[in-house]
Amino acid sequence: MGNSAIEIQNDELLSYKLGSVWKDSPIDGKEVDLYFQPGKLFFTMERREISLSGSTKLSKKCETIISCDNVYGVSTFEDYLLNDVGATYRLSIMNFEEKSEKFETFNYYFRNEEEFKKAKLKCASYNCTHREGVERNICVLVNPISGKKVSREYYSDILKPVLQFNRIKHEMYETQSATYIDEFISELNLKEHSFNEFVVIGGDGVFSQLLNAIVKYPERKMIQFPIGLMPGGSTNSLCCALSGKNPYTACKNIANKSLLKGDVFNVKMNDSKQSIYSTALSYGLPSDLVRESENLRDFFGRYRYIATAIPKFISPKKFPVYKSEVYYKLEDYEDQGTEDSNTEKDQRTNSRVNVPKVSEYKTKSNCKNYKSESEWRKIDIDEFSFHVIITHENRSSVGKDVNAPFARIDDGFMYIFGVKKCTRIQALNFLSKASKGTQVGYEKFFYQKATELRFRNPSGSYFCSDGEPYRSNDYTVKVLPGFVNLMGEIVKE
Ligand SMILES: Nc1ncnc2c1ncn2[C@@H]1O[C@H](COP(=O)(O)OP(=O)(O)OP(=O)(O)O)[C@@H](O)[C@H]1O
Repeated sequence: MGNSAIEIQNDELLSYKLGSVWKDSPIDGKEVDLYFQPGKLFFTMERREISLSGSTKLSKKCETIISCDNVYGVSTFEDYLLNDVGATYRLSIMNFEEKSEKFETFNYYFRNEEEFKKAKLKCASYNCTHREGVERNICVLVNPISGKKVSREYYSDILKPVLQFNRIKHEMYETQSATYIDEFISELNLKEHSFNEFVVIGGDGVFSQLLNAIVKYPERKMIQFPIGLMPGGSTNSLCCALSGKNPYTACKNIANKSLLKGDVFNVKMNDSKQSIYSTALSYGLPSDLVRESENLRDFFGRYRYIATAIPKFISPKKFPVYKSEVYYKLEDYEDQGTEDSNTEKDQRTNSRVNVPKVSEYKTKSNCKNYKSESEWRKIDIDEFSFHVIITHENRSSVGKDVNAPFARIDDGFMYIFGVKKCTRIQALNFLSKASKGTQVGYEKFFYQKATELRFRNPSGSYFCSDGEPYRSNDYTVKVLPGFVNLMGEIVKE
C-alpha cells in the first residue's frame, strides 16, 4: 500500500468507480470515492474543495492504494445498525501488509444502495465462499509435531483469519498420533460434516497418509476433493511445487481454490501391497538416511537427515554403493486441447488478480491420449549411490536446491534421477553442484522420464516413499497422471 497521486490520476481512466463511500465508519468516516482497476488496484480518492481567487473548486487526491497482489479477499455485508444510521452497505478488503507480515481490513460504507449492488457484482470474482456454485466446506488437518512445529501457528495466524474473512466454512483437526489420519478418514461421516475440500498443514508425510486413506473408500469420492497444502513439515516438497516456500502464498492458493491436476505414483510390491505416493521414492543413501535418522527426530528435528549424513561423509569406511536393476516404460501421448488451456492459464497468471480465479480450465494432464504401449527398457547402470522417483521438481523448503528441475507436477510423467556409483569426493562434488542447481550436466548424475518403472534390488533392501521406509526388493511404480486435485499454481522460480 502507498500513496501516489500522479500515478493514479494518470491511470484513472482505466479504473471503475465502485462508489462514494465513508471510510471506516458510516457515522464519522472520511468521505472518499472508491475505485477498482481489475487485477491491479483498489484505490480511494479524497474529494476536497479548494478556493481559487474567490471561487471554490472540487479537487481529488489519492488517499489509499491497495495492490491486488496483497488482497486476500473482498467481502460485502448488508448490516443494520441499531442507531440513526439504519441500513449500511459495507465492502471490506483484506490486505496483507508485507512489511509487518500482518493482515489488515479496510472497511468502506456505501452511501447508495444501487452503487453497492453494482460494486458487489463487479467484485463477484472475489467471492471465495462459493466456487463453481458450491459452498465450500474445508476439513483442515494440522500436524502439530511436524517440521519446525509451526503448523498450529500457520493455522491460527494465516489460514483461519483468511477463511473467516472470506466466509469459507471449515473445521480444524489436529493429528493426535501417527495413525490419526487413517482412523479419522475411516470414521469421517460426510453426511454429518459435508466437507468438500481438504487442507493439510504439515509435511509430505501427512499429505501422503491422507491420500492413501481417502483412496481406500472410492465410493465416498473423496479423491475428487481439492487438497490444499501449507508448508508446516520438514521438507514440504509437494507444497514447494504448488505454492513455493511461503505459507502466505499457499494460503492464497487455498483461498483462491486455484486448481491443478497433480500427478502421483502408485507402488506395487512383490507381496502385492500397493500404495499411492506423491513426493519421492528413494533407494540407496537417502533411504538409509531416512531410516537411520528417525530416532533423531526429537533431538535434531528437520536437521536429522544432515546429522545422519555427516558421519557417512567423514567415516574412513568405503562410500556406500547400492545395486539395483532398473527397467522403465515410456508411453508416448498426444497432447490435445492444451493451447486453449494454456492461454487461459497465462491470462490468469498475467492478470495478477489475487483472490479471483478462473474456476474451470483444462489442465495439461487431463488432455492426454496414450498413443502406444512401449516395451520395458533397462537403464544401463547397475550400481548407484542412490536413485529417486519423483513427479515434480523436488524442491525443499529448507535449502535452495532443486533436485529435478526438469519435472513438473502436472506434466503427466514421473522421473527417475540419481547418482551412479561414486567415490566420496565425487558425491561431495555432486552435492556442491546440486546446491547451485548445476547437477544435471554432471557425469555421475542421470535421469530418465518414465510412465512405469520396475526394480530388482538385492534381497532385504529397503526403499523409502514419502519419508516412510518399506522393505521390498521387487517393486513396480506407475505414474497416475492428474490423479489428485491440488490447490496451487506451478511455481516458476
Ligand atoms: N500427534 C502425532 N504424534 C506422533 N506422530 C504424528 C502425530 N501427528 C502426525 N504424526 C506423524 O508425523 C509424521 C511426519 O509428519 P509430516 O510429514 O507432517 O512432517 P515431517 O516429516 O516433519 O515433514 P516432511 O514429510 O515434509 O519431511 C507422519 O508420519 C505422521 O504420521
